[in-house]
Amino acid sequence: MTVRIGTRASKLALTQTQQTADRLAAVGGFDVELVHITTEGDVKTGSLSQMGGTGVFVAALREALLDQRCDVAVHSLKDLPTGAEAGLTIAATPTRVDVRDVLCARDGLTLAQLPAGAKVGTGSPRRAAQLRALRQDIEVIDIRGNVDTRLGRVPGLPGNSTDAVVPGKSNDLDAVVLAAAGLERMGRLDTASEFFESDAMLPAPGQGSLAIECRTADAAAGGSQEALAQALSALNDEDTRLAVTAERAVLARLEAGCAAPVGAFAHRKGSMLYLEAVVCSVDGLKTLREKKATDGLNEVGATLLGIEVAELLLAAGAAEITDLAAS
Ligand SMILES: NCc1[nH]cc(CCC(=O)O)c1CC(=O)O
Repeated sequence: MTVRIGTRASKLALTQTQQTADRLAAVGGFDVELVHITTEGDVKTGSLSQMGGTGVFVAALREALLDQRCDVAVHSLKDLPTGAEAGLTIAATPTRVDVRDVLCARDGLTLAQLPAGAKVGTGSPRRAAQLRALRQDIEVIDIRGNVDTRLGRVPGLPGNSTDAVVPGKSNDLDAVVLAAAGLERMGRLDTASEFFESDAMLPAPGQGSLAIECRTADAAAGGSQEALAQALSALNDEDTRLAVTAERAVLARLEAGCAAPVGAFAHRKGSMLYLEAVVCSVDGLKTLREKKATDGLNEVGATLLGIEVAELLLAAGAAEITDLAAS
């Protein structure tokens, strides 16, 4: 049996898909093959928010699954819309890696050490708003592109390419903000000059976690793809699943679009699941934060926890301080 694993062609996608493919093959004892799927998001060059958000990266992979061009797709969970897709199942959320956002600044500077007027790049309204909340006197610059391109905007970061420098698009910022997870997967975590703890910046719901998706029929125990179903379930980490379920329930209850400045982080400790979430105004001047915990360590409990925290945020005025539907 050969299991075909669909992937985007970006370096980050290829890296995390190859790592997942290797683990699936080792656990399941079958062959795996990577199938490159080109998405709208890889081809177009406009602002992500003008393309309908990161959902474009996901749609092509899901189409390929439904069309039987591949059997498994590996997504960054934070890029997955919260709505279910008919016929498909998230069969595994492997153990999450570092959830934090990091600052990659020139000269190893921290956010507090950057001079007034410093230019900090991010394409994420969530990061932009939380950056502004921390430092009103910096300039947040909207950027896009892959991880290497973004890092290339900051002079002197370890590993930056010295050739193929694009005028105006290289070495023009003081810092960028990226997910530790992506940097770690690409071996570029040495560019980080500060890790943001959750009191400073809450990550995107699902950040640091992968979602391994397949056709629902193939995920069923005792089905025709028994070896695949078993391997997928072996890769699943239940604590990760609980945490991301709670985080994504916040987004769903807020009916938040992918450009809404919403952060959330949940983690299990002992017999409790803790969740904290934030909604910001885009200018960073208003920040609402709520947290709660539950001992309901199952999918229903995690979902209810997310809904409760979202409702606390709404009661505090989340819909008034920002356009939650922004996509
Ligand atoms: N939006 C792009 C994206 N999707 C997933 C990651 C890597 C982090 C992760 O897997 O959560 C990144 C890059 C980034 O946000 O820095």
